[in-house]
Amino acid sequence: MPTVREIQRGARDEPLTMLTAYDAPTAAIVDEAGIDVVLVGDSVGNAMLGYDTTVPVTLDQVASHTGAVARAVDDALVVADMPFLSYGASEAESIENAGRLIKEAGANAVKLESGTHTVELTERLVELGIPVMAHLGLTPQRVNQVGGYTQQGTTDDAAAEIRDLAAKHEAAGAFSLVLEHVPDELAASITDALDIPVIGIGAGGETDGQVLVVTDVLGLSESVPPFAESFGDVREEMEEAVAAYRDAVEDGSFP
Ligand SMILES: Nc1nc(=O)c2c([nH]1)NC[C@@H]1CN(c3ccc(C(=O)N[C@@H](CCC(=O)O)C(=O)O)cc3)CN21
Ligand SMILES: CC(C)C(=O)C(=O)O
Ligand SMILES: [Mg+2]
Repeated sequence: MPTVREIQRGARDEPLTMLTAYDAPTAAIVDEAGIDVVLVGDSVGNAMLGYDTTVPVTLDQVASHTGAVARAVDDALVVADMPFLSYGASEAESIENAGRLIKEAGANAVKLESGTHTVELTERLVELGIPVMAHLGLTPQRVNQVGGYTQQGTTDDAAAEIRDLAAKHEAAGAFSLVLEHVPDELAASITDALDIPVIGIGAGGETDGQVLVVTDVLGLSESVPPFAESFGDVREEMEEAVAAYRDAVEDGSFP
């Protein structure tokens, strides 16, 4: 399995592949396909639990989905998203919550939506033995503050702030960085500047790897960001199977 160290060193020729998963069967498919990193994203909130945003997602929910994913994955690195306000308010509580995702749920690492408030926390978690993936650019847990899911880092000041925080999180010991919905050139220059791998989503083709939400890739999501891409039409497959079952029962051909 790719270890945090292997990913951190980035000693590979091909881009890193990362995909979310929230349940055991999907995680097994993702793992068997050889995806490097499986993320139990807080996107479980909108992808699976019927919420509009990731804001209401709880630690118990992420822990439950992480358990399902970790039990199904043999090879990939399992990273669990820390949900909104499960980190940051107090150091002790942040550590306890990250610890639950590792010790109880079986994640190999945690991801936090990063900011000025997560530099020290990242350092502390890493010091304690919890690998941390940082996340900058669009940080959807801040949707109520930002007011939407628009591209970030579009002004010189905003780009400089993201650059600075990226360097600070690398120095704090993060083993990789997710960069979401920022201009391609900014993502390319941060990828150049950092030693740790940068995994992009809506950040162009010059990062060290890519991540997407699995339901977007499968063609199952109700709504998708402009930068997502579907590589299948699972929704249609499911609609057809359910309709075929209904018809078979109604016309007596099943059982
Ligand atoms: N299924 C799914 N896929 C994702 O990639 C994803 C989630 N869910 N949930 C968490 C966040 C939210 N994401 C999003 C959601 C919407 C836009 C989007 O529509 N952006 C528009 C502007 C919308 C606005 O102004 O508010 C754009 O043009 O950038 C972008 C990222 C990415 N993440
Ligand atoms: C889109 C990825 C990076 C994420 O944070 C999530 O799925 O929750
Ligand atoms: Mg997330």
